[in-house]
Amino acid sequence: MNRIPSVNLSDFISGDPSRKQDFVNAIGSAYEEIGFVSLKNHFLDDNLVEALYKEVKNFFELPLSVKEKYEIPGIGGQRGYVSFGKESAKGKKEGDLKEFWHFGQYVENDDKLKLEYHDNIIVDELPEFNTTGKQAYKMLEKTAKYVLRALALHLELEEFYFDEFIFNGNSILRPIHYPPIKEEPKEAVRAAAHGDINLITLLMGAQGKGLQVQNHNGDWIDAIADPDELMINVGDMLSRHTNNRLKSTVHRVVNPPKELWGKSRYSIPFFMHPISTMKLDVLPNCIDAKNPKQFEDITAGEFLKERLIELGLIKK
Ligand SMILES: O=C(O)CCC(=O)C(=O)O
Ligand SMILES: [Fe+2]
Repeated sequence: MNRIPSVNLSDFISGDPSRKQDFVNAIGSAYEEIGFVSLKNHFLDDNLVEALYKEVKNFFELPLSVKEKYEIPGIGGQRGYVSFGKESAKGKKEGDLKEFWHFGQYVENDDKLKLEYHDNIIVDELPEFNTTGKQAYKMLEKTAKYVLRALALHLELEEFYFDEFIFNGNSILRPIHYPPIKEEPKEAVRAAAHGDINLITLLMGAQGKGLQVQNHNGDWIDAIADPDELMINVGDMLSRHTNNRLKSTVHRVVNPPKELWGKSRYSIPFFMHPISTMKLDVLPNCIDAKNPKQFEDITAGEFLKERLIELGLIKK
């Protein structure tokens, strides 16, 4: 496969059973093959997208001394600011050429999870950064819920199978700034090759070149979305749960050609995580004689912890 297939969420929610089934088939087969689709008719309207980019740019343009007030030690970067070069892909020494921010869950009616998650960090200088981030978080979470319903049907599970695991889940919205490149980077790239940790990722900002996905032949193909589309991919948690029937495909963000070094890149992934107690044990209907069980039983919370250690964000 040399291009990322495009699907339209309005087919799934149209109320027309055959359009709904077509959506399920299209996203299901794309995820069994390349692990990525671009999605039209998500729940973020143009005004919200524009407002979010404006606030995100305002934030990253603040002086480093201000941004550093929001970098909280000891929480593995799970909320607030993570400064340039801190995160490296699993197995890489060099830090990625990026700084980022994390908005986390806005817990409703559940004191236990309120205690488990760190509170969101409030940026005093930019009141609308906080409110716009929350609105985008909610709309991306809603979009992700429908995508997971379609995947549940594809996997012959009950349509609402994932709903209880994602309600008040540990999802993260991560605006990323890749600053202009000032000198020849030795080994480092904007984001080194990696698979995402979570169930699915919904990415805003894949409109220009930069993001690349590795296909079955080992070739890197450009993943470029239309202006009104989100790029959505399978993460390692979902790949584990489905015994690798749905593919968590390795992807990266390459450095631009030299004439474009002066330009920043902004992208905003939403990493859909379940609650930490969700069991990621391989689903029984994804195991057969040809596909024996490939992964040990593990909960989402245990898996996340392992991976944050590997990324250099928390210590053992
Ligand atoms: O910046 C991008 O386009 C993708 C970033 C990414 O893959 C990630 O943060 O996991
Ligand atoms: Fe990623």
